[in-house]
Amino acid sequence: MNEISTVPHKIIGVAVIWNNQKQILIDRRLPKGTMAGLWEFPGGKIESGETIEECIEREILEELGIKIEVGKHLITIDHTYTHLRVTLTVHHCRHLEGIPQAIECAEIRWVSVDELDDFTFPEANVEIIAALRKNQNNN
Ligand SMILES: Nc1nc2c([nH]c(=O)n2[C@H]2C[C@H](O)[C@@H](COP(=O)(O)OP(=O)(O)OP(=O)(O)O)O2)c(=O)[nH]1
Ligand SMILES: [Mg+2]
Repeated sequence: MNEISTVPHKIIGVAVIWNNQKQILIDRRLPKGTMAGLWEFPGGKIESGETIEECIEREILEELGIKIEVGKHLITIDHTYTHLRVTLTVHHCRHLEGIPQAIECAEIRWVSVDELDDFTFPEANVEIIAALRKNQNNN
């Protein structure tokens, strides 16, 4: 057997959704399944024929029931967990309409960039959060 990785690869659109108070929306994953109970930035798998921006807009409507405007690209992370490889394409987004609801997650919160330290995220998110800190003043 060779060493070429055969773990499943998921292409994910991820949203850093800002409100007018300079807060970001985070959600807590369900208590069962992959990365159970960890906090994340909302998003999900790209569907065929979709751009990453369309994917993000659709996922946010499905998962949280809100309308957003997808803006600037923040960072793309390619990360391999033990049994899964993910490519996370992260965009800054602006909350436009609707009150976020925990439709497909356990809990949601608006937090400041500084408060992100108080929540446990998957390993791949360390770099996203570092990029957010750096970009804090020019988004
Ligand atoms: N949405 C999101 N996913 C993340 C982040 N960090 C991170 O490692 N991931 C991983 C967790 C999941 O394996 C994958 C997101 O895929 P998903 O939301 O479509 O998949 P899932 O595991 O929740 O559910 P499923 O539909 O595959 O059953 O990316 C993040 O900040 N946001
Ligand atoms: Mg998801």
